[in-house]
Amino acid sequence: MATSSTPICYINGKRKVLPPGRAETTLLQYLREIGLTGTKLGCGEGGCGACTVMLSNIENGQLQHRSVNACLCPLYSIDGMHVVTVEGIGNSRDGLHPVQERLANSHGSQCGFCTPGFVMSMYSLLRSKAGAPSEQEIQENLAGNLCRCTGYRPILDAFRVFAEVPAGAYTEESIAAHSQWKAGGNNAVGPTQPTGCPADSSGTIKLNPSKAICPSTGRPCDCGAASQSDSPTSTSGSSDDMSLKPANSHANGHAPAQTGGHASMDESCTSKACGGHSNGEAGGAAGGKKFASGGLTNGLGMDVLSDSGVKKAEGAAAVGKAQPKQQRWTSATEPIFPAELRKRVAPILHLPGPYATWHRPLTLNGLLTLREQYPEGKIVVGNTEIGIEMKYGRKTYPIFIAATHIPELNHMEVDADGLTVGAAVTLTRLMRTLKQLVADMPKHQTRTFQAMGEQMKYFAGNQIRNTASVGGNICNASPISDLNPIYMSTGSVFTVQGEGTGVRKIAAKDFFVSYRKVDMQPHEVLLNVHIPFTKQHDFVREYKQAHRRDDDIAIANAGMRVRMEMATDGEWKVAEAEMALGGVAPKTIMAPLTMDLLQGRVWNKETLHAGIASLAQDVYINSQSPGGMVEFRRAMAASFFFRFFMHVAFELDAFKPGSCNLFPKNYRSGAIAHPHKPLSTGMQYFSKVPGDRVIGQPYRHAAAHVQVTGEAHYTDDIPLPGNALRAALVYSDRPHAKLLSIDASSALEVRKDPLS
Ligand SMILES: NC(=O)C1=CN([C@@H]2O[C@H](COP(=O)(O)OP(=O)(O)OC[C@H]3O[C@@H](n4cnc5c(N)ncnc54)[C@H](O)[C@@H]3O)[C@@H](O)[C@H]2O)C=CC1
Ligand SMILES: O=c1[nH]c(=O)c2[nH]c(=O)[nH]c2[nH]1
Repeated sequence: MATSSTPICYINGKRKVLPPGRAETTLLQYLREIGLTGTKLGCGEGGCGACTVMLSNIENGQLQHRSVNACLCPLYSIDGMHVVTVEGIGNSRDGLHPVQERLANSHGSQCGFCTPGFVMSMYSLLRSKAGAPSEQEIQENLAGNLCRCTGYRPILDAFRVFAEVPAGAYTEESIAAHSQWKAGGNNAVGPTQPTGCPADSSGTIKLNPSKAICPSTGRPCDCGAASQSDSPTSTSGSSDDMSLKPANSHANGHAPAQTGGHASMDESCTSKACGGHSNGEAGGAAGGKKFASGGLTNGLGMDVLSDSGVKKAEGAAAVGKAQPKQQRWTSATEPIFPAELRKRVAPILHLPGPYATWHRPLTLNGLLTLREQYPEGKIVVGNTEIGIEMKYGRKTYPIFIAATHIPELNHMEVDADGLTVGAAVTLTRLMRTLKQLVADMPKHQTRTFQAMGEQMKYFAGNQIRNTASVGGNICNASPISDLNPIYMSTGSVFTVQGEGTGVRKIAAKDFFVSYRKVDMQPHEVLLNVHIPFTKQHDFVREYKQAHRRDDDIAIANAGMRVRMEMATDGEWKVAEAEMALGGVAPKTIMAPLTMDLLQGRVWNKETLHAGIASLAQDVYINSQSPGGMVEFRRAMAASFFFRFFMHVAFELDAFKPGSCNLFPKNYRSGAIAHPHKPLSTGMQYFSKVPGDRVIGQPYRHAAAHVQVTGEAHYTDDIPLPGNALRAALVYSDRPHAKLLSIDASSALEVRKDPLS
């Protein structure tokens, strides 16, 4: 088996031999060192998405693309991968990528710091999907990207153009409404308001909410008037892995190039559609395969007020000099997956360095031997926890053992009893598998998978789920882990193995010993998790309460399961009950008193009250507990139980109407574990300033094109002068003061190791 001490990767199509001795370095540090400063350091813990890049590699013989947080990605973990950064997809000299162009044209950047991250999240979604994403997917995909000044409305509007549109989005009625309104005239426009929308004289749009309308704006529009996709620039070939499938056409078969049409990344679609949209909806993003940006804009990407082509051109000319040239984008200009990497066989890595050594075994035996040899070694998979410990916990690890390439740890298998998931499987892969099983198998067998799948949408952000592993989440033993309560309440079993001690199987409910301690010896590794199928009348739910729904860590959470059986008297009784609670103790705990209490009881309101009272005994949170919010967390435990109780009651009553009619139907929403989050929409209104002057017109701002490409330089991006170790802006309380001396003593006190 090949062993290598020279890890390689490609970055934006260029081959790189990674520097030696840098096991503790992140991909983000490296990118910025080599001048790719478009990828930003925001939070440094995978929470803000400013450092998003796309990683491509061959997995199980298939090319896969995924967005990741470069701030948590160990440099050597990208051996054999292609990294695409914001600089790799477009720039202001050669032309913006349609994703970049859309964001710029739609006023989707203000300070621009988070912008490259949004671009790369969207770009990765388009490349990773075979067809066009839905609007819902686009919104969910951006949950791991935070923006704190522009606002999400223009960002979501910008990207809607890439969505697949449900058939029927364009109706005769919406077209008629549009014509009617147009005849009446209107002077109010806004970046998200199609100028073709029916509005009254005050600019208020009169909507019939029952009409499905323009996917870009959510408003009636005139797309139906457009004819067909007739892009003169369209091609059908695909030069690389980018052979993405065309999305569904609109109901009437035309291609909504400029509107919130569909636009999978290689679809041709440049015909006139929704031409009445303001705000540069015609940003050319929906060029599909051709990304025919130039064909849709005025060449300056500034087709605001596109109601009249004349106005558009004039406005553009007025401020056009500072704007980038637009090129016609073709899929051939997409960074392709390098042939060398396609053929490459991953080597064992042994990469020593002054501060840390990186090992990457390729077999389970290799992993166990290293684990035995280096008890102080740190097994690493996604690094989404270890990376934070190193950055914010000031931890140092001299030995990393990457468990990413061990076949047994990447394996998933369905047997007669359930699903076995390898410990190195990423959360994204697990989610996909769960979804598939829920779709393919009888409902009563997959209730655990259903509950997990629903919950995992809210497990961190997409970039984290794309790298974080099932095993990392378990071994980390976080008391607010989102998945541990469900493993514990569903009879899941963990398998561990150590050199010389063989294989052990441990029930999930016994695995967590104390705060961040698990029942595993230093020489052991977690191999897999077995999650059993549910049986008839098993009901499973997972609940999570965080400060906000998306991309946030839980304050409290719970996994609950009951198996019900109908007694001869026709009443539903509890045959089995398992409840696990997170965020209420130093580790995830079971609720033994309540579990005992429920056993054999009838599912009625007395049981509900008794259960809530019993949970208060199970959940004892000391008033001094770390994290505080003691009353709130206690109340959450009761609230989860109440919701679960309602869920089960509704399910039982649905199974046999009248058999468990405990709650009015309008309580049903309370029983939903993770209420559906509808698509966000928003509108902005402003008055159009008459005349040809630039001022008062909604042109994209002068820096937008360099922000979306990562070319905008922030203080953090400025290279240090020679011999400088670090520079930072300092405040002076006196203007024009002279720097007389520098007292470096406190800086010199700081730890001397390179990770501090
Ligand atoms: N940064 C963030 O925003 C988020 C971080 N997380 C955390 O990320 C982790 C998810 O996994 P990764 O990134 O892959 O973890 P990781 O590579 O950071 O490892 C986490 C811990 O698990 C251990 N570990 C991992 N796999 C193991 C195995 N097979 N056998 C024995 N020990 C093993 C590691 O040594 C380490 O102590 C979870 O710990 C989770 O709590 C989860 C969500 C969000
Ligand atoms: O199980 C987890 N879920 C999260 O959503 C999350 N976020 C985080 O930082 N750690 C964790 N852990």
